[in-house]
Amino acid sequence: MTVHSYDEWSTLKEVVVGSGVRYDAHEVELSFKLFFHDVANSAFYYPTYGPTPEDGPAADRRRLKKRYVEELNEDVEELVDALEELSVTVHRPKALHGSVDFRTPYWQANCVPALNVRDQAVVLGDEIIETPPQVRARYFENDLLKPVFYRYFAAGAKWTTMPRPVMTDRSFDISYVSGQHTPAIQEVSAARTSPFDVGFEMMMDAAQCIRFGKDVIVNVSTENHALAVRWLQRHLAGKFRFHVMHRFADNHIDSLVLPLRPGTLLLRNPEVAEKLPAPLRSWDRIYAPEPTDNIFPQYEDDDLVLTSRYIDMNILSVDENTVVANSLFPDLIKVLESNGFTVVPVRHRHRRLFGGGFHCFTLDTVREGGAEDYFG
Ligand SMILES: NC(=[NH2+])NCCC[C@H](N)C(=O)O
Repeated sequence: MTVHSYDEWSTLKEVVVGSGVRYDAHEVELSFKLFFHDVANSAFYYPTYGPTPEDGPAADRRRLKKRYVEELNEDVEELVDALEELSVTVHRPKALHGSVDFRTPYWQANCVPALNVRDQAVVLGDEIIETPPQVRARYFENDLLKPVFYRYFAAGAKWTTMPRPVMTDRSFDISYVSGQHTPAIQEVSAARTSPFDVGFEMMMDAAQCIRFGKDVIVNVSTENHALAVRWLQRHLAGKFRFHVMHRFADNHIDSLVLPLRPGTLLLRNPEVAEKLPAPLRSWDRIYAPEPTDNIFPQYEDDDLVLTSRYIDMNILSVDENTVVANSLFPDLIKVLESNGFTVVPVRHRHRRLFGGGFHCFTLDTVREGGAEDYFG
């Protein structure tokens, strides 16, 4: 079947589940620091960023421990099994076959696998749209999804890639992290000048969007995001309406708000609800319970923690009554069950090290719902 997906909750028919194979390292350089700035500033982020590698030629490469990567991949395979048991067709990206260093005309990086497949592609109706990366190491990540996208293309999908950034240091609008939003604990050091500079470029992740039929809410916190949203609005005029939320979060919003069915939202806290577009403020709210430290593995100082503790509210809906949630956060499961949901529990241990929960690790390509007007 070709792609068809308009919302986050209707009956799921086909999905891509990411792969964490060979997730060996994080490269701590300018784009990574900008992207993870907020979580790095939180009290739960114990290691510091260390030296300022953007001043030198080589990035600061932080190895991920082998055991964590193996456990991650065990959990991902269990997610695949659970979805297949629910009669969902699961597609997989190509696994990374080794450590892949690459260079563009402007900079160099080391490839990460296509694990958080939510982040750099979105299905809007009958079209796959690849969004322009914000982290250098992710620049070629979507190439691992090409076999899946080509199959959908053969079946009739529209397939569009947004303009790709040159991504020099000066491509980034750093106003969000420069103390105007939250004070930077560690200075994000000055951008270097390059003959390839073109000024601010469109850069935004698909995971900054949440789909509600004809309407899409989207977080904009930088000029890079604003340019990307302008592109989306122009490209999809007459088909989708984008509702911009200014500085709702640093970037991704799927651990802040997730619609579980028409009229019901899963939210991190009441402040989130206040910032939503007016049509959503009348929807029922389910608040995620406060996660406690004991639901997470104990990490060491050299393990980079990349998410907030709210990452487990990043669940995947299989239909309007059924969700896949982390078995390691039973308090959330109880809250969902008491609201009438059937919860399929799947274990996910290292969500804070690999930057994503089950919503991030998946890209729903076929769901039953259509271009409904839920905001009307
Ligand atoms: N699509 C994703 N990768 N979402 C993950 C968002 C994590 C979010 N920044 C948090 O700390 O909770």
